[in-house]
Amino acid sequence: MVIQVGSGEINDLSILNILNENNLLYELRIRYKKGIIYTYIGDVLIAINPFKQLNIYEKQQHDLYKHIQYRNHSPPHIFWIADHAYRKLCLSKQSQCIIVTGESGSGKTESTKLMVSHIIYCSGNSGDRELQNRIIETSPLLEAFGNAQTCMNQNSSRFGKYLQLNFTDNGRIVGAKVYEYLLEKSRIVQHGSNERTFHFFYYLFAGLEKEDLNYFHLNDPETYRILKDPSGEKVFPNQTDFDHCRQMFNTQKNIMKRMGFTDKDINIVFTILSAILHLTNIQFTRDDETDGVYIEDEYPLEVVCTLLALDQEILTMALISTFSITKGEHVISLKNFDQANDCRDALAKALYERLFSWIVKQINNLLQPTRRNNSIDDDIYLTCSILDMSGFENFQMNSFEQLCINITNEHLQYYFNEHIFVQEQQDYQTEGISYEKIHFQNNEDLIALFMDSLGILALLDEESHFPKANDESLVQKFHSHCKYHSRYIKPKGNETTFGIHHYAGKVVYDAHGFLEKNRDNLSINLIECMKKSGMDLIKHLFLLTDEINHSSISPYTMIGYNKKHPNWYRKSSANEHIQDHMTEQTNKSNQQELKFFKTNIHFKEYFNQNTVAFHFKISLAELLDRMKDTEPSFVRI
Ligand SMILES: Nc1ncnc2c1ncn2[C@@H]1O[C@H](COP(=O)(O)OP(=O)(O)OP(=O)(O)O)[C@@H](O)[C@H]1O
Repeated sequence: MVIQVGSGEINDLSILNILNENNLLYELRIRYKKGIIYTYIGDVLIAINPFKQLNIYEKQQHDLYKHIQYRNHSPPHIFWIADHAYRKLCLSKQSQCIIVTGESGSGKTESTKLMVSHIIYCSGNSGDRELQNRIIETSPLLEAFGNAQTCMNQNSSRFGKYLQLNFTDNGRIVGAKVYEYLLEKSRIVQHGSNERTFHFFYYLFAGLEKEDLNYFHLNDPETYRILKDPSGEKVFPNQTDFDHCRQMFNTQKNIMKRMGFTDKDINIVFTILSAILHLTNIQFTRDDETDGVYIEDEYPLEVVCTLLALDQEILTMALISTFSITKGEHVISLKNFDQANDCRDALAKALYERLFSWIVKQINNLLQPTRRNNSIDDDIYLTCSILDMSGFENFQMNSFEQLCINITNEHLQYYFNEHIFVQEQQDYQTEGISYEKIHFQNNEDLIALFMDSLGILALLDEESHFPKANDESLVQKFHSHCKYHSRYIKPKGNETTFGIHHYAGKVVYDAHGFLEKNRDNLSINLIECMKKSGMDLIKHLFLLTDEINHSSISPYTMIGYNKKHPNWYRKSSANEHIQDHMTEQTNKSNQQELKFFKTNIHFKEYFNQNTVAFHFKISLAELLDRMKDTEPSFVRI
């Protein structure tokens, strides 16, 4: 049979004799015009965002794809991927992972939600209804705190999510767990024109009644720095937007209640959000006599202290000065204008990040698998996970956040190549099947460019430890070490930019602010101040010295996720020490000592690697480690 490319009838593009980019795009375009958004290429599903509601996700479709015997009996659908993964889990008793990739705004989060709903539908009858509803409501709740309007997407996820569903051997869902990655916390203090900070801040103003607004000392939304649009657009551009935010406020509050958040929990969340709004409104005035700063209008400061039960004098001192003990002497040095502003913003970012992690932790407590045979080890369950990571980003201005997101996407692309091309060809070889070698764009060299001991992240960390380094010196360092790499672009002229030829295209990064973002200095004085709060949660959030408490690394993460390839993580010099210690400790087989390496905080204290890039490498390694023992499926959007 002759297969006509461009007919829009080809459900699986892998049957084409010649599958090149032109054929693929041509067929997809025709299908899209016909209203068909899903197409297979082998076991990979390609989805194109319809940007309108389609009635293809109804009960009828759930039934159609539930335990479907032959894939080609029904049109390609996102439910098939979910169903296939669930069925494989039940039949082969192997954990599954669905990896959803695509650019920002392409539809990853919507697809994730659709797949979760189908998996729950399939596993549903015998399951715990309340738990199932909680799992379904987890995504919208996280979106309220982790999503924001960007120029690409009105509801863009500003964090990555690995949602792990836990099943018994016979496919009954018993719990779930969310792992969050890379929350874009800089959005708390800065966002571009026509963009916004995280949704819930707007929901608060639209949803709280007047007396509640008063209770949190909130006034006109236009008065808050972090809500203002740089282009001068109003916080709520129109009544429709306000009404939408009001409705979302009520929806989210109800979800929180249904999820098991107490009224006290909800009040704490609103209190911290309000405190962040007031904190970021604190303004410093230069003091010419001392070269330091002072706070002229103390109102926002007073409100922060009231809301978070802090001592006003201690907070003021922590914001405008640095207190240290040198050779037994107490030394107080004054912060200059920029340092004081950075210090205030660092606290706002830390508060939000820790609040977000706490919300995720609360959700995880509520979704915990029920115990089996009195065991508390949730690893004994089979899992089906869905990875919804921020997609590849290429904005007009690309900063450190885009770099981290794009590096993550390079790893996911590498993972995809490994599974789709490399392993497939190896299987053919093992089985003695003759095949034509598949040529694909390998991005191993790019991963090395970022992760090697003299790669971009290591250079960034190294420069971050020099007090006199600046963004220009950082870029010079990149240029001198990477300029001969075929994927690295050294632009002419501009002193703080560099470019990378990513697998998904060329991106120019502006390194302005890279060092500050990577150091992410939250002063010890501020941490101490927070630890003295009269509010238990604030104390708790800042108890672990200065650290994000969500990461606990398994020693095996360090050994790498792919035995065939030299491990990037082991290569970096700081990690060589870790590796040595790991081996030593592992050889000792001393559980106590192994435990020592299991917490992030120990790594940092021990090796003094307290940078965002370092954390990023660890959480990326954790993510890949988590996916290692699962059988993957892919959705590309
Ligand atoms: N299957 C779908 N049906 C209808 N609309 C959709 C579908 N998928 C996506 N959309 C629309 O596209 C918008 C963006 O989708 P989504 O937020 O899932 O993108 P994303 O890839 O997760 O983006 P980001 O990486 O920025 O988080 C949605 O708000 C929705 O309006």
